Amino acid sequence: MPEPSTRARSTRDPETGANAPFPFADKRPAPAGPERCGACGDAGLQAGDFDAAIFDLDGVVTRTARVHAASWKRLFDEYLRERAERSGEVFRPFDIEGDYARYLDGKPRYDGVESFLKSRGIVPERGDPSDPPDRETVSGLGNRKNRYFRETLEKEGVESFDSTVDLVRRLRNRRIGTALVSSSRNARLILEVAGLSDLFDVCIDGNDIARLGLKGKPAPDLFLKAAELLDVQPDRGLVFEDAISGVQAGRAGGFGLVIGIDRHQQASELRANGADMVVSDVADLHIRLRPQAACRALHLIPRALECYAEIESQLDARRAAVFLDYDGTLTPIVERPELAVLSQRMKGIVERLTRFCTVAVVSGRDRADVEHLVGIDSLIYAGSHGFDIAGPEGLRIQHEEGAAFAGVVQRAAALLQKDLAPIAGALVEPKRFGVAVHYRQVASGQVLMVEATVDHLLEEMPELRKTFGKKVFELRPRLDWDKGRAVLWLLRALGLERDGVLPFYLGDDDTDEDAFAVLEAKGIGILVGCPARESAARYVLDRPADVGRFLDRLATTLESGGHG
Ligand SMILES: O=P(O)(O)OC[C@H]1O[C@H](O[C@H]2O[C@H](CO)[C@@H](O)[C@H](O)[C@H]2O)[C@H](O)[C@@H](O)[C@@H]1O
Repeated sequence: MPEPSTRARSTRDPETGANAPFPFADKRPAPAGPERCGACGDAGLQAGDFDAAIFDLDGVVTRTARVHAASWKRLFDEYLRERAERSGEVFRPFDIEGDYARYLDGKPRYDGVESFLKSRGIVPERGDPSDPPDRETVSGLGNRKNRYFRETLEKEGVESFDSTVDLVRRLRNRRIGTALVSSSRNARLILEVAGLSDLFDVCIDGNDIARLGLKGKPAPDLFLKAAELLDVQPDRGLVFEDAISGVQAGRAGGFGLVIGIDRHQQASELRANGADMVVSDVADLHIRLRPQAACRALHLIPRALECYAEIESQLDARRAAVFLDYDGTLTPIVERPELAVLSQRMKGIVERLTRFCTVAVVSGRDRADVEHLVGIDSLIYAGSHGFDIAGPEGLRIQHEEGAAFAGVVQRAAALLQKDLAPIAGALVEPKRFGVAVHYRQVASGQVLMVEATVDHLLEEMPELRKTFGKKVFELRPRLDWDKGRAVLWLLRALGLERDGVLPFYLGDDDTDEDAFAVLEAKGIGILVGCPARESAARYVLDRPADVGRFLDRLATTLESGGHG
């Protein structure tokens, strides 16, 4: 199991340098946190808003920053101690937290040596890159650090950030150019040790800096060179950086969006030095990479009832598997969650359908809640956006890692209940794998207050992430899991992931888009309702009543053997 999500962007006005909204974020008032996408209502970036993504290596792709930091400490402590013994001055050790981030992180090796030693009032000769590691020149000291770095690398290997690697792969699948940019002369070695040699389209490293006479970060040269090699304009490029000098370089290069990855509790410094937005991990970004062709403007998507014959012909005697969202799909959206009761008519239709195919309800609600509301024993129920699945014949999974979040989810619900109590209409819905904070009944002037309360709590509980639904903020485990993944899991678990099966997914909300996307090539997504946005669904139905009509016709088709 696992995938993450969420967050957005702004870009700088080239004239003023001030933050201005990104093309798709301009329809909404800017909230306190990251902006939301004007097109889909979710927080995030979309493919189409940019043409390339450029990544720093250490601290963004691989966890080598700590290997670097430890090697610098070994070098400087050794060197400063020797000097102290020689001259009688007081030995002040290298401070990984402060010195590394301030003087070394992201900079070319020799520049880093110079920059840190200068902070201690030491100005050695620059020397020559061929200087041996015991020579007291900038180059000699830099070479000694490199020896320590390589020793550790060989001994301990390299860990990578799965969230970043996953994003790069997804970007490349969508033919978005990717580049790695690093001041390190060891970048290619690090990629090799990490098994990521082929991950990027373009790689610029410390050797290229020397070979091409580029300036290192904070100058923008490396990023600009990468954009040139990828053949994109900088303002169509994203930059991912964890170092102050790196975000400075991204900003100086005029890149469309500089994303600061905060690995050292320095979010405000990253922002102050050029990051348009700061996240603690790439997993916090929601970058929608659905195929452009599949993500169509709603008015272009045909109505499922009008095109029923076409859908029936796709079924072509195959088995169907039907996945149904609950709120807004099987029942209309109403003022309060407990009022969303399934009509007897809809219940009868769904019950009839279960006689001819597998039917699952995939809901954001707690599984027990949605099971109770639907009340059909022969169904499969996936609750909490797919974290909790159960069905007939002992089918049962609880997302293993998700289950570990039960405590934090409970604490979040309790705190939110307390903190939101003074806001009239705010409603907290605790679930086993998440918390929904409803603001449907909150006065419009107070909605921001509700969101600020949620955001404040999230700062203390980074294990949770915020997603958006219909007048609801949801806190969910920060894990790589959603309705799309749950549907794929179910198809596999039920032996339905094969040519002879046509899966249908009907849903009304943004969380259902994940399921439409995974079924893009192998099934039929049907969006219910017409919010003003794009969708990866293949058909639309206007309202839950049409869902009933559609499912009824489908049951009739299946009853007659698949051809109607
Ligand atoms: O995935 P779903 O089955 O569609 O569940 C999504 C959320 O639905 C519920 O909230 C929504 O419906 C309520 C009743 O119509 C409405 O009052 C609320 O404004 C909507 O956001 C449910 O309460 C949530 O837990 C689900 O995550």
